[in-house]
Amino acid sequence: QVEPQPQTVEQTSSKILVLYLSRTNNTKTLAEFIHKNVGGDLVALELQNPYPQNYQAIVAQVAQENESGYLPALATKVDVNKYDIIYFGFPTWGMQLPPPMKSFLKNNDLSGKTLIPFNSNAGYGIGSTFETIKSLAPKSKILEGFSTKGGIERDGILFVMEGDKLKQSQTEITTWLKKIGQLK
Ligand SMILES: Cc1cc2nc3c(=O)[nH]c(=O)nc-3n(C[C@H](O)[C@H](O)[C@H](O)COP(=O)(O)O)c2cc1C
Repeated sequence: QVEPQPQTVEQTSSKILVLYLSRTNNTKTLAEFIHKNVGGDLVALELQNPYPQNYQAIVAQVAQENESGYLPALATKVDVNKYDIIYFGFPTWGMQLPPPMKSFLKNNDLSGKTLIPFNSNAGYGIGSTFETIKSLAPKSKILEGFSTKGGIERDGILFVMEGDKLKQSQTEITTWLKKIGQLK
């Protein structure tokens, strides 16, 4: 009888993409640290029509897009066929997956690929984001995601991923990457 083989990740042969959306650079900083650890390509997801700089305006626009299911057009084109593992980073917006990330999942066939979500939020958590990834990428293998508290733009707190907060996040990310078998 053949023993089942443990699921090991071939670090060197897996082609890795670290894709992220970030407005105030908290998620971007997490993405850069993940990329430093796992390698591959680091790509920021950009829109054809960028969101407004003004916080109230973007909150209103995202609320409307979430309500109507509008999927914004993306400026960033990714050839997903080049990748086996996609790290997928985003802030929580209106307790949902940001519309551009929904666009990406709707526009690309990620069947058979490994998706690894990561997130920052103002302290209210991931909301429905991880669940939405599951439903929009039903044929992907989705690993346990990472989430941490980032900025609270509503209260004027934008970028927090520095100093002790950065160190703490980096420690948590390293532990998480080992736990999900992506780092030795
Ligand atoms: C339009 C908008 C909606 C947001 N909605 C939420 C929310 O529902 N829950 C939450 O915890 N944080 C929310 N936030 C805060 C961000 O998730 C948080 O500041 C995050 O760290 C930002 O990441 P970034 O710096 O990568 O853009 C929202 C921010 C914006 C701009």
